[in-house]
Amino acid sequence: MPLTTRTRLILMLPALLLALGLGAYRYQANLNGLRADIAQTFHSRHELTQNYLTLLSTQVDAMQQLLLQRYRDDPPPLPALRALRPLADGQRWVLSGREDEQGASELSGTVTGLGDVPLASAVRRELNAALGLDVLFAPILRHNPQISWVYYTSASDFMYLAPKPPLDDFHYERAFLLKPFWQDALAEHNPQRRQIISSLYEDAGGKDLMITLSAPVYEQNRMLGVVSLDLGIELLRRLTSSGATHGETLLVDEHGKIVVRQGTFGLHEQYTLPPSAQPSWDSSAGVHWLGKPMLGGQLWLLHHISESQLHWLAVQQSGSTWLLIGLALLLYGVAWRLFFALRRMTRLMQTDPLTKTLNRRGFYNKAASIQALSTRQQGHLVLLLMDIDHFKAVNDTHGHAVGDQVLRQAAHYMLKSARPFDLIVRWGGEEFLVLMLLDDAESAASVAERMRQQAQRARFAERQQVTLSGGLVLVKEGESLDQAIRRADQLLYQAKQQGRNRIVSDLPTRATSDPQVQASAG
Ligand SMILES: Nc1nc2c(ncn2[C@@H]2O[C@H](COP(=O)(O)OP(=O)(O)OP(=O)(O)O)[C@@H](O)[C@H]2O)c(=O)[nH]1
Repeated sequence: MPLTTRTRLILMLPALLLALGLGAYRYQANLNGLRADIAQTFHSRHELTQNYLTLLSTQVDAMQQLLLQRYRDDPPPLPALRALRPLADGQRWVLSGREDEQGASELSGTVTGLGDVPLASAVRRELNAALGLDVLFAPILRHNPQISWVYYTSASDFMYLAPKPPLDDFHYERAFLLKPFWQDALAEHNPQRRQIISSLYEDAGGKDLMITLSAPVYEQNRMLGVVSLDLGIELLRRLTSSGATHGETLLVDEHGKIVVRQGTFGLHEQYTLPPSAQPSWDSSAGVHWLGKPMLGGQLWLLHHISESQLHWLAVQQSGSTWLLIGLALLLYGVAWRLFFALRRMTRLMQTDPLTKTLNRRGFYNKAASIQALSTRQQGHLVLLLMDIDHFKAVNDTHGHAVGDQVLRQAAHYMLKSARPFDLIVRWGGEEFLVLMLLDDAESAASVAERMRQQAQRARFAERQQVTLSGGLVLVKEGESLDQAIRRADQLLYQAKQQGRNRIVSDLPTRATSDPQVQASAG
């Protein structure tokens, strides 16, 4: 049996669903791939940044250890100490190191302090220890262009700062001790005596944005001072953006304040740190986050990408698949629309607009399948041709509109009482054809009469009912429908002749027991 358009369209559905499933699978695979790529780049950024910061942290450690060792060992005074000179105000002193014939200085930095000269022996001992840091200061500055300053700040009111400050009037003052590098190092803020990393700040000397790594130096329970290095963030910026990936990586401190970000940002912008130190995708407010701590949680590397960007990227990567699926869906939708439009048009073409019954085209179109069904089921095809009696008079007396109304009503009642395989056709002006498939021919007369009675429920004025006359035939084997209709038409003519309001039939006598259905005389 050939497939109908509708069946074909329905059969196409699983294929479309499969294509959709494949598209969704590819999309999910792309999404996972993107996440994995981003995570991989993020991890390598984390490793690079952490290694760099660990290196710096080791240098701060070394400064701290060297100073403490020298303080404890109290070695002989360094020759540089001889260059210490008081300033004119008698309140301050400075030690800048002598220069040799080539102009090279004994020290890489300058010590400035407050108080009387000569220094008290304890201060002199600490200063001698601090000057020993020069063996570290010089190489640290030489090998790390990102480090702007290295220095030791003493609780005994002096500071050894390298390289030498460019301003002649730079001098240690107590106000320095109010800055975070000192305050955060104090026991009340840092009981574990750990290294600390400051928030981001703008360098007073105009050297970009900076952070400071510091470590307090304790002798027993007394804080001697703090060793520090100031770090420009340019290299951190490059490390945290190494490798290409989607989204943005940023470095924040333990309070979530930004330390490094690619674009411009406010110094006080703050982020919420992830709940867990395990890097995992954490999605909140439409943004995917990755977070991983470093330096014992003092810094965090974060990565964020908006969910919509991630999904869009995944869609783009499977763009061709989605384009094809989209196209297929579009075509499928268009095919269904066309199918319904065609079905509607076919129905309109085969329907009588006034009565909504079939017209002749509709009848011939459908009759073939009923004939086939009749042959298959060995049923009986019965044809009833009916005509409204004196319809002209209805029109003439009550007007054409009432005549139309009568036709509509008669059709409506017939359609209502028809069974699924019955065909009700408007054959001519006020003429209706009914084709019925019956299991037994003997019931034909009563079924036909019932149909006639239904049609007669049509009213044309208050309580005024129409009557119909009909010709009823059994379609003979090998007879065409047109031949049968011609026979029915002749019987209808007889019914009119015999006084109307009846059916004349050529069925066997037993079937015409209904008083309104009479067997044909001829
Ligand atoms: N209102 C209306 N009248 C129609 C329509 N089609 C045909 N007619 C009218 O139906 C009438 C049929 O008249 P006749 O063929 O003389 O038949 P009759 O008056 O019913 O008389 P008998 O058939 O002999 O009982 C004509 O007046 C047609 O104009 C229609 O669509 N609407």
